[in-house]
Amino acid sequence: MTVKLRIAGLSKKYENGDGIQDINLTVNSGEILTLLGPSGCGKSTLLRSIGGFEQVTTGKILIAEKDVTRQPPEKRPTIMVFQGYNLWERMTVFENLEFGLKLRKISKTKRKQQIMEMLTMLGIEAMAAKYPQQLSGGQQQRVAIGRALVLRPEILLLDEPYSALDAKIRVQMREELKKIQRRLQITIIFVTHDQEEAMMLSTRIAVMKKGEIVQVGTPSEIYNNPKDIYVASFIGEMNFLTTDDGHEVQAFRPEDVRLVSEQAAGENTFHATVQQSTQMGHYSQLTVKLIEQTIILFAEKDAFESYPEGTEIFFEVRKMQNFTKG
Ligand SMILES: Nc1ncnc2c1ncn2[C@@H]1O[C@H](COP(=O)(O)OP(=O)(O)OP(=O)(O)O)[C@@H](O)[C@H]1O
Repeated sequence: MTVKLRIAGLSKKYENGDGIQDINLTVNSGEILTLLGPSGCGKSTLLRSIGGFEQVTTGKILIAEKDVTRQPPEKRPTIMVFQGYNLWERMTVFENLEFGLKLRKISKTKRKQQIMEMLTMLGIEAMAAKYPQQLSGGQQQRVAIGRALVLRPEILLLDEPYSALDAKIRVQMREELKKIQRRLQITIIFVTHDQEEAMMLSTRIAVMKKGEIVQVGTPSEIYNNPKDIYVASFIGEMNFLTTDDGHEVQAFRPEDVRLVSEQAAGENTFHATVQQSTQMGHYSQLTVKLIEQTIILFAEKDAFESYPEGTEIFFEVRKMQNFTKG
């Protein structure tokens, strides 16, 4: 595996003291690495620093082992697609893609070939002669990605590219992006605050909090072995039970439980009362009260009928994690 991006001891402080600090991150060639975290945690600042749009305060950025820390964006082998796409309104789709190739002095025949290949891969070849405002949001998004990819960047930087699209198109766009990424074998750094999007797209996820990276791992590592309460609560659903001493928290996912009979109650079995029973589609969700705490459990599709409101239940937790409060 070759390393495409290496970030060491990076910080970027704005005048007001906000920013990112102590960022160390390695991204391998062909990975989709997602920067995930709530608004204001520094995802965009880190992405812009990689693209050269921010002057960093300390640290180094190496792309393909070359130090680019002090290089301007146009000198870096990266291309960033911004949230608003920034397509050129007065240029056709074809011309939008052609502009950068012209600057690179690619011949007319080659330009045409590369552009049409890209538009075909993105499924918008019929739109070549149209103007951006004649396209749907999803099509505009494809043009923005195509305009970046036709220049063959070493790393494609995407800042919440789907935030303006509706839920169904978002899912479709993610799948398309994954396909194209595999086909072209490019490296992508993707910013999102949407954990589901991160889980679906990423080779690895870097979870950020208050300007720092808290944990980096594959989606399943992050989901199954969150490092602390913050990561555990940010990704997926998690129940937390405070223990008697108050310093430790026991955590379990709603799907890591099994409903059992009172006789079968053993270790890690809890007694609770159902407060609400809902069918969620392919599973049921039970909201239950356990002494003073309200938690949720996922159960089989028809469980909502067998365990209506007020039912007393026993459930066994099959996977429990302990975290220290902090
Ligand atoms: N140009 C700037 N000048 C001063 N502070 C800034 C600037 N840009 C960002 N910040 C601050 O730096 C912190 C990180 O911002 P950043 O935009 O990187 O976060 P983010 O995780 O991308 O959030 P969002 O998802 O809302 O874009 C925030 O506290 C933000 O207010």
